[in-house]
Amino acid sequence: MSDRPTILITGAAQRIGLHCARRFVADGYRVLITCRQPRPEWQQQPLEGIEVLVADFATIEGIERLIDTLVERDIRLRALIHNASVWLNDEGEADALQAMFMVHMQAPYLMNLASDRLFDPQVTGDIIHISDHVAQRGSARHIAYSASKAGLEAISLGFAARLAPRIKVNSIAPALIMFNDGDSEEYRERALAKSALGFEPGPEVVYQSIRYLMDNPYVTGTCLDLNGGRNLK
Ligand SMILES: NC(=O)C1=CN([C@@H]2O[C@H](COP(=O)(O)OP(=O)(O)OC[C@H]3O[C@@H](n4cnc5c(N)ncnc54)[C@H](OP(=O)(O)O)[C@@H]3O)[C@@H](O)[C@H]2O)C=CC1
Ligand SMILES: Nc1nc2c(c(=O)[nH]1)N=C([C@H](O)[C@@H](O)CO)CN2
Repeated sequence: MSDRPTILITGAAQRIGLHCARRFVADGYRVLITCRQPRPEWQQQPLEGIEVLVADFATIEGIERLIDTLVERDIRLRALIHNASVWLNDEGEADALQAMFMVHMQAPYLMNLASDRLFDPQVTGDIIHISDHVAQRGSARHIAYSASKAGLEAISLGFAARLAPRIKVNSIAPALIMFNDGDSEEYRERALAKSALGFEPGPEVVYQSIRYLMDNPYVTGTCLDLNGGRNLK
């Protein structure tokens, strides 16, 4: 049984989640991540200090299977980071809203409802939801995505009221953090021009925000803007 505080980050096999997982390991935490498919490269280059749990939030059964695994193994969390996400625009499949509802709302909702079985009752815990700047403003190109993230923020507020003072519950609302490999130069320039600071910060700013929320004992029920001054333009 590890005596290091345990962090669970959902959907952390890549990008922001994996960066934060590695930073938590470096800072001395026991780290669990979820993914739908372990990466082949992990055969040759295992994720040092990170335990991988396979979980797909597309179905309630998949979410409940993860919860059951955590409970059966008596894993007691210091923090739960709801990072998993699928970023779909409105031009695709008819079930896009349903798919994002499952990942952005159903999974955090059911996992948070199980928090009495997932968190160490002796330690003040944290639940942090990774939302998006567009949740409170809408997005003409990602209507369903932004709506599902707005629902996530409402879930965060409800659990903040319900779980205090044992567990602090907050959201982080990033704007551009890191581009995807296929993003064109034109797209990148357009995205960078949307914020006052105008640069791609990279995932460390999300880790800094998570640690601020975890390390500050007097913050719950908030949503931390992380948008480079996008609201100023
Ligand atoms: N990147 C950015 O600039 C911004 C990101 N955000 C938010 O920050 C968070 C991290 O972003 P980023 O790293 O780009 O995220 P990704 O787009 O890389 O997705 C994160 C992970 O979500 C997991 N996921 C997707 N669908 C499911 C599912 N059905 N069940 C379980 N897991 C699933 C995937 O895991 P796997 O593939 O292993 O199954 C994926 O690796 C997200 O919540 C995102 O919305 C907000 C604003 C800007
Ligand atoms: N799950 C994801 N959500 C978001 C992503 C992403 O790559 N995966 N990317 C963005 C964009 O960076 C946007 O903020 C600016 O182009 C938003 N959400």
